[in-house]
Amino acid sequence: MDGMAASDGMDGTDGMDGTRGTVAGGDELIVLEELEKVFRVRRRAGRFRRTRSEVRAVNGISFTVRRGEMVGYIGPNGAGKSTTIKMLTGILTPSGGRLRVAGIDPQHERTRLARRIGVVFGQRTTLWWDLPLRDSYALVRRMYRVPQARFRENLERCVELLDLAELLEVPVRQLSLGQRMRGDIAAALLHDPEVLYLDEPTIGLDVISKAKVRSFLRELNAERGTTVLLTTHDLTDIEQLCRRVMVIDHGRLMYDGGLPGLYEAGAGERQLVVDLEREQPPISVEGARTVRVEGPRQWLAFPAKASAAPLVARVAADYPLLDLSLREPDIEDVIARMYASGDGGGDGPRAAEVPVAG
Ligand SMILES: Nc1ncnc2c1ncn2[C@@H]1O[C@H](COP(=O)(O)OP(=O)(O)OP(=O)(O)O)[C@@H](O)[C@H]1O
Repeated sequence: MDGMAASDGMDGTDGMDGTRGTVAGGDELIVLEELEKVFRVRRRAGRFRRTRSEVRAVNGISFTVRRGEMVGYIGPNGAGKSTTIKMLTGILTPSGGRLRVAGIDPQHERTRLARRIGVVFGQRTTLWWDLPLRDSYALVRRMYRVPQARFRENLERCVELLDLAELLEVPVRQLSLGQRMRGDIAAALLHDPEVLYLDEPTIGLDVISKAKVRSFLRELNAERGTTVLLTTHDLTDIEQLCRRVMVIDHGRLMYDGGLPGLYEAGAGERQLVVDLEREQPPISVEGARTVRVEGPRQWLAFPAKASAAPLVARVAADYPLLDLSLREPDIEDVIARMYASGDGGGDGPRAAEVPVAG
């Protein structure tokens, strides 16, 4: 699947405005070239011995994100997503490769970069636990030296769009997860960042809060042209927000392109769902294989590119049919197939851990 990676210029790499940048163009906001991160870990091996090994969390990733793009960055647990984002913010130092965000090297100019980016980690808050939201925001304003008028304008906008008016005087510890997440997103935007990194922004939220967060992000991107890099396990986030998606596994880029291309790349099969008049042994028919049987209902997988008509005719000729339906693969199936077909798929660790001598 590496052949599909990064720089093959697939349709989804278009900016939101539909323009296509040149390599030297000034609209390239995030540039990674063969980025690597290796963690050295020590483990106990028996009472007195310790072994040393290396975890290659990010293993030569290259991509470019242009100004105004909203990109999904997805992959299974341990694939290397958070490690990439931490390098993009300057929290972690790369072990190799090259990295630029808004022309800045995050490793060497972390403070300067902080004024240009916003970060939201869904599982942790950046707000002050004991302070009301309003006071947290005042501190953020001072930290980033946001001019008063600009601050007021940004805050008003966030309060309105994220529905925060009733919450401003409430200490952060008393907020629900969804309220806190909206509070965190506002805090990350008060200094007008050009890039927003969101790590699992809808994790644990109820349906209404998820919808609020998604519609806010859509507006932010459309109105302000804020570039968004979004890590999520909720594929509805991707479907509703991102025209471009990057799939990472074992520290490598497996796919970079539009959602339709992702479906095509991973959607090897469709399914014909057959309701028989009575329970039967698994259907045996040319061009398909029975993948599931539940009472009189059976599921037949067949190649996605093949027409369903001849298969339906064959089944109808040999079996007592009550009903039929077609099941298209959804994005979860597609991605599960993609992970399974990557190197050493399955449930094992997603980053290669290699023993080192000494
Ligand atoms: N500080 C660290 N020391 C050693 N190994 C680490 C460290 N941080 C991450 N790793 C390892 O690097 C690999 C990638 O981890 P990372 O957190 O980037 O994955 P992820 O894709 O964000 O996963 P998740 O979806 O679970 O957050 C994993 O094998 C992880 O155990």
